Amino acid sequence: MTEHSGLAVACRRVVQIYRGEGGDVVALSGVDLSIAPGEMVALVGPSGSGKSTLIALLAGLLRPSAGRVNVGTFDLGRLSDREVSRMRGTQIGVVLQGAARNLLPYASLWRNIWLAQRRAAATAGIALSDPESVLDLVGLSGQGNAKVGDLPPGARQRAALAVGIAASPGLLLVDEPTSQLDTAGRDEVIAALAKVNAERGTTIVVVTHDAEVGSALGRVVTIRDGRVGAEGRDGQDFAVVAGDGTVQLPPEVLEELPPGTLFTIDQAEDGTVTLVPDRR
Ligand SMILES: Nc1ncnc2c1ncn2[C@@H]1O[C@H](COP(=O)(O)OP(=O)(O)OP(=O)(O)O)[C@@H](O)[C@H]1O
Repeated sequence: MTEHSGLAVACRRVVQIYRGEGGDVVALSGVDLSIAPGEMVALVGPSGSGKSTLIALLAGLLRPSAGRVNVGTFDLGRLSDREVSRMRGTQIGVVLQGAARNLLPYASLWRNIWLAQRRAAATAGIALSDPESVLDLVGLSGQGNAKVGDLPPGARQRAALAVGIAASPGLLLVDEPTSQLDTAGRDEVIAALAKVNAERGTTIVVVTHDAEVGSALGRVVTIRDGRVGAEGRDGQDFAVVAGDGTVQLPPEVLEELPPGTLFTIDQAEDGTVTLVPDRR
């Protein structure tokens, strides 16, 4: 058993509307999603479907326009700005898209980790991880003195991960960690995420366009049009019933059965449910 543990995540009917002068954008229109402590999840989906918005809500960087976002025992929408910011410095680790945005380029890896641990260090009851053990988790052992701006792209991305896990969060959120990397760099990032999860039990949510990252994490949640459209678990694809009882049909099925298609629903005694389209 490790001294660390993962946090559960629960989204209930989450809606996010960006209000702007040019009009409102509904980025999320009712997301229901439960993630167990210690689970690893990839968020995938077309550009503009709402993945980054969902990550920002889980990080407490945005507050939902409606619905609830729970991380551990906390309802993020009900916490003050200060409380949410404290959670981000301790229990929720965030790695933004683009490694450089998470790092001070002229500082050493040690100093970047120390800065990320500062909030946790000032919070009673939190035992800080030894920085060398943080580097070991991301495959950068012995490189603490390196200036992060001098590291090659793959190592820089793992340095950003090191900063994200420095305070030993129970939830790690990572946006597109492999988009700038070659295959070897991508595999090292995947290995680092798997090691953090295996050794610390950290719950990990990764936004990615990379199918390899998705299959390495095991659970793949597809966001489509601001909702959970589908899920893949260990290579098998599933449709998902949302909190309001709706189910999104995959785009290829929707082509055959356009909006307005009528169904009857047959429920057999053994519980099997069959949807029978009306072809008249
Ligand atoms: N700050 C903002 N203000 C207004 N609209 C926004 C803002 N951020 C995102 N959007 C819009 O919200 C929708 C969802 O965007 P989001 O960035 O969450 O999608 P995404 O799935 O992460 O896309 P990508 O894969 O391209 O990063 C899009 O229509 C986007 O244009």
